[in-house]
Amino acid sequence: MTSSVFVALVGRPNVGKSSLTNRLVGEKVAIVTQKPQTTRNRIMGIVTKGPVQYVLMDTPGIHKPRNKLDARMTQTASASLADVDVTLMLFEPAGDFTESELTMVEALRKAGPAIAVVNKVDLLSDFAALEARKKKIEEFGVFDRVLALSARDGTGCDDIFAILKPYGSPGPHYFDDDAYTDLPEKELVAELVREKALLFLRDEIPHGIAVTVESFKERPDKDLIDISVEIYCERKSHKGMIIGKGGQMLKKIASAARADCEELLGTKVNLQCWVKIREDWRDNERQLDNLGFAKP
Ligand SMILES: Nc1nc2c(ncn2[C@@H]2O[C@H](COP(=O)(O)OP(=O)(O)OP(=O)(O)O)[C@@H](O)[C@H]2O)c(=O)[nH]1
Repeated sequence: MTSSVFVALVGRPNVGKSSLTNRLVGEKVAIVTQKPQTTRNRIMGIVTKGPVQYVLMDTPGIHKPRNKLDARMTQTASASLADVDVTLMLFEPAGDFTESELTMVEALRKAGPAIAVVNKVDLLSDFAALEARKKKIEEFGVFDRVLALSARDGTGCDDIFAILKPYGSPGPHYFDDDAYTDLPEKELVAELVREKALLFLRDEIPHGIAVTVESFKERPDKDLIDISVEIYCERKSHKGMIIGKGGQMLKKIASAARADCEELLGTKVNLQCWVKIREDWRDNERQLDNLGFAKP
């Protein structure tokens, strides 16, 4: 008999939710950068192992909202808890718990089964420190168990599916058995462009960036897809930085994104990027709607 397990991944910004999603799916479904708040919408990674289908929801990191975009992101993370069979809450291997983390732990106390994951154990050399960390998390009395792993090098990741399996419910699979994400190709492309922009640009601009795919056309006579994307930013000065001297920066972003798109789509890609200004879109409900962010 077939069954499905819906799993939410939650945790503070930068704790490794997207990295773990990609690791478990075995494909790059969520973009990863060193900058917190990279993930904006809920992204589903799908893994089917024989009769069991695992649906992993990578959520935006929880933090205190500073603008309307932040509020929508936090809402997306909390709403995920209500929809799932089990939640994986990720923790850093060391350091104090944040206020937002403690709030999330309290929310889980009411929301249903949860498993804690201490990520980035590759950074720890001290076994005793890891044991102390696990003990502290156990003391919350909320988690069925506390796992320790590294999404980066894969340590401790092999057992996760066996651990998640019992939380599932019998029934048909919700997605094709060979699907690995629910994100349409267009959105994956937009995310890849955003990832490269986050990677190459200075800190002050990236969070004011949004990317949309304006056209996506396969050539009938050739193994080639023409894609045109728009990169939105909030100020004229930012537009200049994204384009760069003589268009160098935009070229760098586009060519790195094109390489990833070709790998994703398995075909040659002609990628055109345009930069546009939409002032203060992160605080404008209509713009957020237009850019596809979930409503609170
Ligand atoms: N050393 C180490 N670094 C990791 C590990 N997992 C993730 N990272 C790094 O931590 C950073 C953040 O990873 P993400 O997967 O984007 O984190 P996230 O929780 O999805 O972040 P948001 O989308 O901002 O909420 C990246 O630089 C990752 O390479 C790990 O197991 N070990």
